[in-house]
Amino acid sequence: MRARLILEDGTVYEGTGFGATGESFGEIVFNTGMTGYQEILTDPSYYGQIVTMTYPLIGNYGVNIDDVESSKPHAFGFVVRESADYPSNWRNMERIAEYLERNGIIGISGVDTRSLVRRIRQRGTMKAVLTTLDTPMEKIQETLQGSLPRDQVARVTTASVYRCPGDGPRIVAMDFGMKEGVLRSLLARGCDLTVVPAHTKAEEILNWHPHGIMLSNGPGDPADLPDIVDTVKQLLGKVPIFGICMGHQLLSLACGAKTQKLKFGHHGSNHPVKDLTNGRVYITSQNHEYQVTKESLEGTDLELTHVNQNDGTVEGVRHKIHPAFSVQYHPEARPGPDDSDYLFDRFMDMIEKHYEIPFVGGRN
Ligand SMILES: NC(=O)CC[C@H](N)C(=O)O
Repeated sequence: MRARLILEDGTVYEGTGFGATGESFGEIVFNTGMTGYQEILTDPSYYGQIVTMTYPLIGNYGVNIDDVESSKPHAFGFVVRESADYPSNWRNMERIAEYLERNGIIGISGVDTRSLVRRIRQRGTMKAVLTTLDTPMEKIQETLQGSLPRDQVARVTTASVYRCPGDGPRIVAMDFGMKEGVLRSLLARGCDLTVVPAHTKAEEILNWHPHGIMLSNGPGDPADLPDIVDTVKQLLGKVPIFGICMGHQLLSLACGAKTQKLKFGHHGSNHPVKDLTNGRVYITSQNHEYQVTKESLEGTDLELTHVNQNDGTVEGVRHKIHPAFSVQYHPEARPGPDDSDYLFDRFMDMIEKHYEIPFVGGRN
């Protein structure tokens, strides 16, 4: 089956469709991870984005029930050089093509992904249409003139509150499109978790009497969420806060810093980041389109704690007065190295110190 990927700059890539049929409109991005396609597809932060994998063979270990970060794939399309028809792994349950088809995600294979990635790096992230239909070019150009949705967080957040009990500190996690890995990392430390929808008000959050607040990852532009920035402002100083990715951007905005779109984002499993508090460099898992700008930290109460060693961008901050810190990357990993797992321990230590209570719980 023929499939086409048409970029905003007019470039057309022809390939073979696999997975679902139809047409999809999104933002084209690329991920440099050699593995982890299942985690990538199911990471809600990719909602609205068509993901290109730079690794040339995708699907070779198949699809299993364990390696998911949410209940379904959220990417708006999947672009690969080659999709494996004969996966081999003891955990394999189905082929990637079947998985995408079952979940309504259009895939395209046979694409010169090296040329595509060069183009994205040169031109920056662009809008794109992925189609298996015979839609005429004029119609596709019209779609490409349109704008992409800006309410991604509302579309992927939990519809209602849910709880994961534990005998450790009470954590309220604000779900902006949270990866399950974040939950797993907190549960591994015995936390008593209450997950609330993204737009929950500060008062309601404080009614759960949390010892800590987790601000999760999530899709889209943080500047589109001024009400959540207000909520974070109200929580700051009342309860220790840890922010991840979107959570980091929202905490930074709440403290007066600014965010800006990167040219083509950071999406991969091997981004080196220096932790300025201990001088060590960690290999991190990343997936973001926006950044907190370094200059904007000046004059705020935020202190730079983590720096990207590839391009010098801000990767983490902490509040100078209140117990709050955040990172732009993914300490929960999945996919990627778990070098940064220690940040969850830092959060637990921050909570213990703040309340002067040793939490016995299930901490490892
Ligand atoms: N993974 C995330 O939380 C991404 C945050 C935000 N949507 C960005 O692209 O920068």
